[in-house]
Amino acid sequence: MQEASYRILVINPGSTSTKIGVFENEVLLMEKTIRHSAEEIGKFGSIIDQYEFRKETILEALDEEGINISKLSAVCGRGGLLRPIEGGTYAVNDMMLEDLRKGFSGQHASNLGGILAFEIASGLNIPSYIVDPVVVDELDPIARVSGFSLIERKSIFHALNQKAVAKRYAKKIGKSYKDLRLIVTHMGGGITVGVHQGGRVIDVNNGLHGDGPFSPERAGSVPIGDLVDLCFSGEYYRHEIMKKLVGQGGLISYLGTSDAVAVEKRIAKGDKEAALIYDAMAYQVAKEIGAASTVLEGQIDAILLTGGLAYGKDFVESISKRIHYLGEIVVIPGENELQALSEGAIRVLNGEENAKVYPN
Ligand SMILES: Nc1ncnc2c1ncn2[C@@H]1O[C@H](COP(=O)(O)OP(=O)(O)OP(=O)(O)O)[C@@H](O)[C@H]1O
Ligand SMILES: CCCC(=O)O
Repeated sequence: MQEASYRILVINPGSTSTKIGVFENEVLLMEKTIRHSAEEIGKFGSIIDQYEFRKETILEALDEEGINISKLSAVCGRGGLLRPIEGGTYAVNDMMLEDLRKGFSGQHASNLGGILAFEIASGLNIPSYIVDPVVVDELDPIARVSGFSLIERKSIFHALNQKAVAKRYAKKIGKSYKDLRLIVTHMGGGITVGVHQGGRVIDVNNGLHGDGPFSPERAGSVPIGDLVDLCFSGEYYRHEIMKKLVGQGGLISYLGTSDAVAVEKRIAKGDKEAALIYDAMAYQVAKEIGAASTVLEGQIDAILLTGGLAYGKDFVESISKRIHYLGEIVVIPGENELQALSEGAIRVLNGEENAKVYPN
């Protein structure tokens, strides 16, 4: 019997770009990163206001690439700051759309993923999905305890890429993801270090809202007494502090850029400040991996380093020299998110999995 063929449009909205791809089963037919300038994006009051603009640019890009959207089987978007849910593929429903529009757990470009997928798919009468949104929450109860009873630790991380990379690694070594004990470190604009055990991410730093290492754009954990003083100094509004910590923290706040390649060039020219800050970022990542190793009681099958920063040889070396004694380090640079979205949709279309119903 001939295998069914599925054509999937996948959409991954980021803060400065919209990445799209079209897959025919596992084959990538086209992939495009549509960059949005600060002026273009700056015109909109909120992320949700960018919806029409992003939709038009996606449809134009598909048209330019000669993709006939009437042949699509489904549209799958990166899921955003929804209610905490377990990992998997979810059909977009009304409650999800409402939560994405209002930003149930906050504002993030990926909130647009499910909305764009739904709007494009509904015009074509085909299903829309999201896969492993940033709010995937599989934390062990012990990992939720923050140390202060009014605040609970939350799971907000690069779930899509972490799970995709972990599953790809498991396949490569001929094991089941569920049988592996992994520390997966996604290092992009944000950095998250996830402890994967039994097919769940049982502990991870909240990469968005101040937890873990600093990153190109995020401040990560900072000394809280000083932060409280800053908040009440009368110099800043709440949204200004949040922006400083989340979009303008980390490398940007020290060096004025979130581009690690530009930082490496400065270091090569002898910029000592750049060298110190870049190494401090690696140092904090290594410390977080060290902390994660205790969750697995030192029994670690592999430590996976992924995301854009994993292309940086010196950066990876600077982490590796501090953690090599913990176990095997496997570097898988970049991200696998478009393919992961497509695979998530296909698993449901071919009956391998049922689509989960949000929010259960
Ligand atoms: N060849 C390279 N060497 C060193 N750093 C690199 C290289 N290529 C990209 N990067 C850096 O990786 C970072 C961006 O990573 P990535 O593209 O994974 O992030 P993003 O998708 O914008 O954000 P996130 O992964 O948090 O969603 C930037 O700092 C970029 O300069
Ligand atoms: C994906 C959540 C973490 C981040 O955006 O940095």
